[in-house]
Formats: sequence, C-alpha cells, structure tokens
Amino acid sequence: MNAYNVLLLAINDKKKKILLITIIFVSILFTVAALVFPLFVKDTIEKFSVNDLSFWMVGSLVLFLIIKSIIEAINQYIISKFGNMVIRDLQKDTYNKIIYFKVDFFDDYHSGELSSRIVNDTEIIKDLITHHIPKLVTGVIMILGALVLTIILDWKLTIVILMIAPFIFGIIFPLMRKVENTGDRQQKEISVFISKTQETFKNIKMVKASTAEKHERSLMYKCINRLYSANLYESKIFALVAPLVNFLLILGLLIVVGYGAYRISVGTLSISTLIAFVIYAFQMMTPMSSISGFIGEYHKANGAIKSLNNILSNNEVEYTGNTKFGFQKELAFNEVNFGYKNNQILSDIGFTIKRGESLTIVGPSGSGKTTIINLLEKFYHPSSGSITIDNININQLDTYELRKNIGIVSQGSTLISGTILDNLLYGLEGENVENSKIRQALKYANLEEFVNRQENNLNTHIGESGDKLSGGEKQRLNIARLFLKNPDIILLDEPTSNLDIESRNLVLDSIKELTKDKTVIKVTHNLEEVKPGDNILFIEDGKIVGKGSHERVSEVNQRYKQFISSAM
Ligand SMILES: Nc1ncnc2c1ncn2[C@@H]1O[C@H](COP(=O)(O)OP(=O)(O)OP(=O)(O)O)[C@@H](O)[C@H]1O
Repeated sequence: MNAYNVLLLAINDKKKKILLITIIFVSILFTVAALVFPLFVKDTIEKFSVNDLSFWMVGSLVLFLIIKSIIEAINQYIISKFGNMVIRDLQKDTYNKIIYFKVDFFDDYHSGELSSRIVNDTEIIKDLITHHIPKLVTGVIMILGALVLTIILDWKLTIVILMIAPFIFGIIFPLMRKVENTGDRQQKEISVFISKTQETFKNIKMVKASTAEKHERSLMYKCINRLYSANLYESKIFALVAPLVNFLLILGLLIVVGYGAYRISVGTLSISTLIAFVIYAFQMMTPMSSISGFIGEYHKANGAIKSLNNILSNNEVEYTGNTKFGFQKELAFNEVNFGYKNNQILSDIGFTIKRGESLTIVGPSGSGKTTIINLLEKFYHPSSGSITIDNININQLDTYELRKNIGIVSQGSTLISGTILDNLLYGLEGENVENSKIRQALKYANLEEFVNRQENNLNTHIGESGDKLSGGEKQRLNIARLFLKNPDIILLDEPTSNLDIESRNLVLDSIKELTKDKTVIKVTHNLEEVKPGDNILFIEDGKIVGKGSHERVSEVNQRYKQFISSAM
C-alpha cells in the first residue's frame, strides 16, 4: 500500500465517491460562474443605461444571488459531511487493522503513538481530501479559464501575467518542501506528547507516591517546548509565504495595471477591458495562493500519510488456524524453544498435563514462567517445537476458540473502565448470561457482599482500570468473570502477589472454587503457594531443571532445595 492507496482508502465507497464528485462539480460550477462575471461587468460598463434598468432585471439578479447562496450552503454541508465520513471510516479501518495485530507489534509501539495515528493523522488526511484537493481542482480550472479568457480579451496583457507567474512559483515551491519535514516533526512531537500525558495520568498514584511531579513536569515541558518549536517553525514558513505571495501578486498586478494604463493612453485598450482584466488577474491570484497552500498542506499530509501507511500496510495480523478447539486428553509442550526478537528465553521446554490435572511452574524471577503462558495463549509462537492439545498443534486451532477456552488470572489482571456488570460480561457479549449465573459467580468469587453494599449494585462504576477497587476486589472480580466464561484451562500467574493476608485468603478461596475439575497451570516464584503433592516444573534461565511432585523434586534436586530454602 502506498500513499496514493491511503487516499483511495479514504474514498473507498460509492457514497463517498458520489459526494466528492458532487463537491467538485458544484465547485466547478461556481468557478465557471465566477469566470463569466468579469465579462458581465465589462458588458454592463459598455452598455450601461439607467433607462434599461427594470424590476425584472434587478429581481432576477437578486434571485440569482439567493439561489447561489442556497447552493453554496448545501455544498458546504456536503463538504463537511463528506469530511466527517472520510475521517470516520479511516479511523474505523485503522482501528480495525491495529486491534488484530500480533502482540509483538504492540511491544514495539507506544499506545499513545497509536492513538495519535488514529486521531491526528486521519484528521490531517481528511483536511487534504475535503478542503485542499477540491480547492486545487477549482483553482487550476479558475487559472486556466481566466487565462483563456484573458488571451481572448488581450493577449499582450496576458503575456505580462505569464512572465510574472514563474517567479512566484519559483520562490514558493522550495519553501513548501520544508513544510513536509515540519509536518513529520510535528506529528512525531504530537505522538510523544500524547504518549507521555497518557502514561503520566494513568500512573498518577505512582507519580505522586514517588513525589515525581516536578520530574514529570519538566519532562512534559520539554515535550511541549519541542512541539512549540515545531509549530513555530511551520508558522515561520507560513508567515513568510503568505505576505511573500501577496507581495509578488500585487507587484505583478501593478505591472499589469501600469501597462494597461499605458495602452489606454495610446488608445489600444478600453477601460472596460482593463477592468475585466484586473478582475481576472485577482481571480487568478486567489487560486495561486491556495495552490501554494495546497502544496504546503500536501507535504504536511504526506508525513501523516506515511505514518498511517506504516500501520495500514503492516500485515502482521494474528495467525489463526481453523480447527475447532477440543480438549479431552492432554496438553503438551514438546521441546519448545522461544526468544523475544533475538533474545533466547526458553530452551527445550517439554511437559504434559492431563485434562483435569494441574501443574505448578516454579522458578526465579525472569526465568520465563509467564512466557510459557504467553505461548499457550498464542500471544507469541515457539521458534521451534510445538504446543499441542490432544495432539493437535495449537497453531492449527482457531485462536478465538482457544482463547475462549482459556482463563487467566495474573498479578496484573486489568479491568476495563465501566461498571461491575460491564466487567463481568466482558468478552461474553452476544451471549445470554442469566442473572442467577451472575449472582452465583459473585458468590463463588466472594464478591456478593461487596456488590450488595454498593449503592448502585452491579451498576457501580469502578473507575479507570478498576482503580476504585482494592487489589483483592479486582482479582475477585476477574475470577467472577472467569466463572461466567467457564474455560477448560485456567492459568494462574501469581494472582495473589501484592495482596494482604485477608484478601489473599479470599482470593485463594475463590480460585479453589474456580479451578475445581479444571486443567490448571499455576505460575509462581512464591514458595508459600506450593502445596504438598503439587506437580512441579522447576525452571531456571528458561530451562527445565526439575520435574515431578514437590516432595520428589525437593528430594532429588539441589537447585530446587536451595531455591526453597532461600525463599523461606
Ligand atoms: N515482551 C517482551 N519483549 C522482550 N523481552 C521480554 C518480554 N516479556 C518478557 N521478556 C523477557 O523475558 C524474560 C522472561 O520473562 P517472564 O515474564 O517470562 O519471566 P517470569 O519468570 O514470569 O518472571 P516473574 O516471576 O518476575 O514474573 C525476562 O528476561 C524478560 O525481561
């Protein structure tokens, strides 16, 4: 996909094409009417007589002006409607593309930058398509039409105009090229600005707890100042261009008028022709400045188009197989190797869990435990080896179905902004979840009493990412959601870390209920969570160094023994 295709994408349906053609057609109509106007003035000056004025003449002129205003108003509305449609669809297309990208795409992009692409870049492209392109088309028609008519009126005067025009463009074009670089710079600064504000406000408690307001403010001021300089640089160029264009145009006009006046004095030109000529010269001036404006805007939009194009032409969408999910016997990792980019994390990971059994993956921080879970969710793919469910490689499984059958409670489980009910039903849209089931899920998750205490019950707002809830309440709400989801496989990634004893016991209680008869993979570096009889997979540096029951591994594996004693 190239820049041209991005523009085509913006006008990709019939309705928008019709609107664009209508806009350009009406604009051309106005341009032609404007071109006829000086001839009409010339004719009126030559034939004017008060006696010829009639009610009908004045009446039809007024009627013409009223009709023209109505058409102008309608055209204005169509332009604005078309612009809003362009931006709406471009934003939808961009969002629709991004949401299906692989997880590693999001590792490399800052969320603020992505927001900036969707919000700002699309706005700039909309402006180009709705304002600047129609202006360019009508401007070119206006200049060419006026040129033809001036040649007919007086070719010698026209040659004077033609001699001046190249100077004007020769000065303006190089300046406009600079605007493209400014556009790039501005877009970059805006996305850094959005990213930084998002991050700061999202982590406001951490900022305040670290008394980092001053530090954040100084970082933010730097961003704002950089954006200010980028904007100022653009303003300087535009400030230079507009008066320069006007100066050159007026100078040109003076030359035309001077030469015209001389021709009148020697009797080779009439006053009415010179007046018509001057009007044409003005009519050529406005589009000349708007064409120079277009070049600037086009270069600016080019920056936005390039950034958006980087996203739209990215085909790193998540891969999905089409085999239906089924889990009757066992889940297995078979000699799995994996690395983020070139950084090897897991080596020869192999284990099997029978349906209904559980496995506890233990290992020091950074050893690769969460990565194992990430691979099972198909967030990333093994570089070699395979993960199978009932001997079917999960790559062949429908990703959507696989994820529907996996439930995860992790230390960083997040909630969405909205109500308790919104969170309970998240991911279950379109399913008919009975009220009794919701109540039951709340009960199992030890949340019933909490919800009943709230004035708005299930419709209580829990703040951004559930910030109005305690850590334990957040986890229990997540667990309640999983009761409703009822997946076959439950992944527990240190769900009780950072909780106090009371919350922890409540969460553990509800997890016990949730994991009944399920296949469970539990990840922990907290030895308090390992129970006698647990089936252990002990990993260090991405390699399995111990396997078997907790007792057996403690007995035979020195490293595990050391790990346990250091954790005590
Ligand atoms: N998205 C990522 N991109 C690059 N490296 C990553 C990414 N996620 C994790 N890592 C790296 O992979 C290694 C293993 O991380 P992982 O989260 O699997 O460890 P862990 O055993 O779960 O640690 P912890 O117990 O602290 O949660 C770490 O060195 C980490 O820095």
